[in-house]
Amino acid sequence: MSDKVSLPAPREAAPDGARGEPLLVAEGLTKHFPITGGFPVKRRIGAVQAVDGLDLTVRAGESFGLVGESGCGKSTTGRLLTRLLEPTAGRIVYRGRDITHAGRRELAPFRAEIQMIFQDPYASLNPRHTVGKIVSGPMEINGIDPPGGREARVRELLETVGLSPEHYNRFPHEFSGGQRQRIGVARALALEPKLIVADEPVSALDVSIQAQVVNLLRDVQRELGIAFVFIAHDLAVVRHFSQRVAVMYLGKIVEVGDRDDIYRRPRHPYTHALLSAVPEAADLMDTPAGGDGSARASRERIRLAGDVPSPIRPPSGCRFRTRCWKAREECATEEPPLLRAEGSGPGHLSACHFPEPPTVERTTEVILDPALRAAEGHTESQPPNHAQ
Ligand SMILES: Nc1ncnc2c1ncn2[C@@H]1O[C@H](COP(=O)(O)OP(=O)(O)OP(=O)(O)O)[C@@H](O)[C@H]1O
Repeated sequence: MSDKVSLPAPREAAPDGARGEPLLVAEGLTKHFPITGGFPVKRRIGAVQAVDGLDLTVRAGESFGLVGESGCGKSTTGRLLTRLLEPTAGRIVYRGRDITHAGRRELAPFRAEIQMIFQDPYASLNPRHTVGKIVSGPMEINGIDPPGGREARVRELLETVGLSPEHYNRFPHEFSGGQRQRIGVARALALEPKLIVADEPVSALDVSIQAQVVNLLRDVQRELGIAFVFIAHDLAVVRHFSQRVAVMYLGKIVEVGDRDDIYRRPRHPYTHALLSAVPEAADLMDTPAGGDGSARASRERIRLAGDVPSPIRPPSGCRFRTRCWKAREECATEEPPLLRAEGSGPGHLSACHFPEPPTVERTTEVILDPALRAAEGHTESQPPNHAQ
């Protein structure tokens, strides 16, 4: 496999990719999966509130990162944005057109423009089809005949993603995980999309090749001016890819902003906690010692106790409060709106009644997980449940 990525000339200008026109806007986007029970007549007895009132804007040509722990609703959001799932409530506007409930025919003109790359390159490629058939599939479905023919276009796309045009007649099992994901990228590029939603595109890959695929996607995004929604549970991956980042928790966005705001000046305690778990990202935070080696010693560590609560019965008020070391009574009764907190830059919004200071200066260590604390040799019988 060649690592070389040869890209055709950029289709449209995307200077830094971050300040284009709104391409896709989601307002109050909600997906509740019904839970049914009872016998003999099945009735609806509840709902999994996978995504609950999400607002976000993806601009033309930008890379937008969506981050959060497993189960917080990232994949569901990705599938809603690409209209693979029908929203329960809210609106999706793509290039000024409301596509929230658009049917097959109404969606047809946009189907080609919005593509998805899936997490598992093994499951997302049909093992019985050749690479040529897989990559040309979207052109066939949409009746697109590029100049020079589909085969020539597929061979060109294979080169674009760092594979050989000679791979046209091979089958998926003949490729490694990284190569298969490249095939998935070629397929997503086949219709010259304007937006690609990449759902954890590297998390199933060997760590040693994750960077190669991230670099490929970044080149594609920048050179071709394609907007990306890059879904990841790992803040480190998104940091290298996205100009803007949104942090999700239990179906809601709790913080959104430019990369620097999120990584250097996180205002929401949850973002802070996620960042402190990423050594590389934590070094970026504005500690008194700056970003040099001494920052490591003074860096705050936050370990969150337990898992994300059930989305069937999320906590009242702020959904993060049950794991938050700053939680007070108000957090249980009032849901904090997503706002620009005092001291935050433009476009940097957070949903917290008691946001972190705009500069991260604390040097104490907060460990909220009793098991971790014990494992690390602390002897107190009660672990702290608040900042010391
Ligand atoms: N089809 C479905 N029916 C019922 N519940 C679902 C369905 N799809 C997802 N869920 C639930 O919705 C919640 C959010 O799931 P989702 O896959 O969107 O989260 P995620 O953040 O992408 O997690 P992961 O990284 O593990 O995929 C989870 O509790 C999940 O179990």
